Amino acid sequence: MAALKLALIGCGAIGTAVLELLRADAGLQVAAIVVPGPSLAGARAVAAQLAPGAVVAEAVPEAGIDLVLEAAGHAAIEAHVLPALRRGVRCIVASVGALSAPGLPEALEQAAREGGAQVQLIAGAIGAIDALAAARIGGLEQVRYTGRKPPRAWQGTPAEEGRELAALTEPTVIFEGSARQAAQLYPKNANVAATVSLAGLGLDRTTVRLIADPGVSENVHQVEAEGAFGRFELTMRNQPLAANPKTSALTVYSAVRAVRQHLLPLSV
Ligand SMILES: NC(=O)C1=CN([C@@H]2O[C@H](COP(=O)(O)OP(=O)(O)OC[C@H]3O[C@@H](n4cnc5c(N)ncnc54)[C@H](O)[C@@H]3O)[C@@H](O)[C@H]2O)C=CC1
Ligand SMILES: O=C([O-])CC(=O)C(=O)O
Repeated sequence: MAALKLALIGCGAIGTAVLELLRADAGLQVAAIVVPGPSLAGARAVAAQLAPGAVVAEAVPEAGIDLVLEAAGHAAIEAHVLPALRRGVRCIVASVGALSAPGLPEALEQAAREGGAQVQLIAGAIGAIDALAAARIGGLEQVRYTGRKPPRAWQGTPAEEGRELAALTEPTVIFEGSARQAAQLYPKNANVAATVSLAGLGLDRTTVRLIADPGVSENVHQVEAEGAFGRFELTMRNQPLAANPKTSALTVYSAVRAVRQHLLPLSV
């Protein structure tokens, strides 16, 4: 059988780690790596080591791609995922927070319908998305998400306004509001808030708290959900990636799992 041809969008912390893990997968060929112009040289160096056959370009090739994996950032959904779906290419999305932009979920559905393709949002750094999505069918009353990361993970975000992150000595709530607001204000840190909300009560009814905590070294994600099914509390203590402290290693494994689900005859 012909190998499944993958286009990887983004070649940063997640993309590079994904390439390492998928390197030896039978039946898979990394055919393209897509990054913006200024990142081309860096991506070519990574490709030379981990995906020597891949074309490195600024757009997904118009032909010869069976599956797209996005691990780039919110802007990549509009720029690359929508056109790929319209061409009929299945897409896996890590930047789930992009769906907080009004109209984007509908645009993704429309593009997928047009192309006869499907878009898959990965669970990424969070768990229990299956339980939450199932619980929604019976009716959910409340879903709360708390994201707690070391101060350095919040660098370059609105959390820096009015405070010096490096000087924090106590856990500090940097945001309280809806999942939609969280995903928009913290596009590199609150994708899981969007994922939890899309599986559960929606972007506007899911309450979110984000905390900069000098007492933790992990990225800690908590979900509390209540509804007709009963209730659950989930705590994940994720190891961050060395290449990007904002991002948990589990996100990489979740992306690799999603790709492998397209390769394996049986998957869990
Ligand atoms: N669902 C989840 O649990 C999580 C999702 N994410 C998402 O994954 C994204 C990538 O994370 P990392 O690899 O840690 O970030 P990173 O900053 O290390 O790498 C980003 C890569 O994407 C490329 N890029 C940026 N904008 C692009 C665009 N418009 N088109 C194509 N390529 C583009 C960059 O050149 C770089 O190669 C995050 O921005 C976030 O949206 C991150 C962590 C968890
Ligand atoms: O990787 C994580 O721990 C979560 C994250 O950055 C996000 O949800 O955007």
